[in-house]
Amino acid sequence: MNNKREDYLSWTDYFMATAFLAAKRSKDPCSQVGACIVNEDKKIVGVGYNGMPHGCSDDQFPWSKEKKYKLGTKYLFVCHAEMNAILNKNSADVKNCTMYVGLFPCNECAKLIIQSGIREVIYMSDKHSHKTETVAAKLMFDSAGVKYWQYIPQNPKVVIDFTEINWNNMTQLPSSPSKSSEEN
Ligand SMILES: O=c1ccn([C@H]2C[C@H](O)[C@@H](COP(=O)(O)O)O2)c(=O)[nH]1
Ligand SMILES: [Zn+2]
Repeated sequence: MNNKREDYLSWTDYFMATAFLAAKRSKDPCSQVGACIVNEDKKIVGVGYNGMPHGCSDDQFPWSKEKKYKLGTKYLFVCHAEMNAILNKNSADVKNCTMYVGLFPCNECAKLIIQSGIREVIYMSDKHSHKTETVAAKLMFDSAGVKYWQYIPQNPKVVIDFTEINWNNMTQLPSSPSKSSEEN
């Protein structure tokens, strides 16, 4: 077998899938958001998802969207995926990096993105495009020269199958003689 695989993940799919995998850690029952920061050498330097701050139990702080009192909702407490990805960085800084994120950043995250030196944002969903926060975020990105574009994946799904590593071994067992003799 000399030929390389052709159906490997593209870089963009790989980084966006990393953001989506991180989102699977979120306890938010409505919106799970993940973010992945990549440097100019295509190295991942930070990953994050939306969640309660350290020391604020996600069993005790609220996950509601609407309550009579704002203190009963998640909005005053939850750390956004973009903020966590920046704070989780494993490099000195995130200057000139690209952020892959499931949802277009809000205005507060846009400020953090700009101030941290990230130059490009690749997002999947713009479902809050009508919101003032999103409009403000785009105004700031445009003014600060942060590029942003929506990622439309070629394949809607990236499947992670924990059993496939064993399955690949199985196909090479001597019980399939035709295959093994072909290879010899
Ligand atoms: O830029 C953003 C905007 C929002 N989030 C998180 C914060 C919340 O946990 C949800 C939004 O909740 P909705 O139920 O969709 O109102 O998404 C984020 O991580 N980054
Ligand atoms: Zn935000």
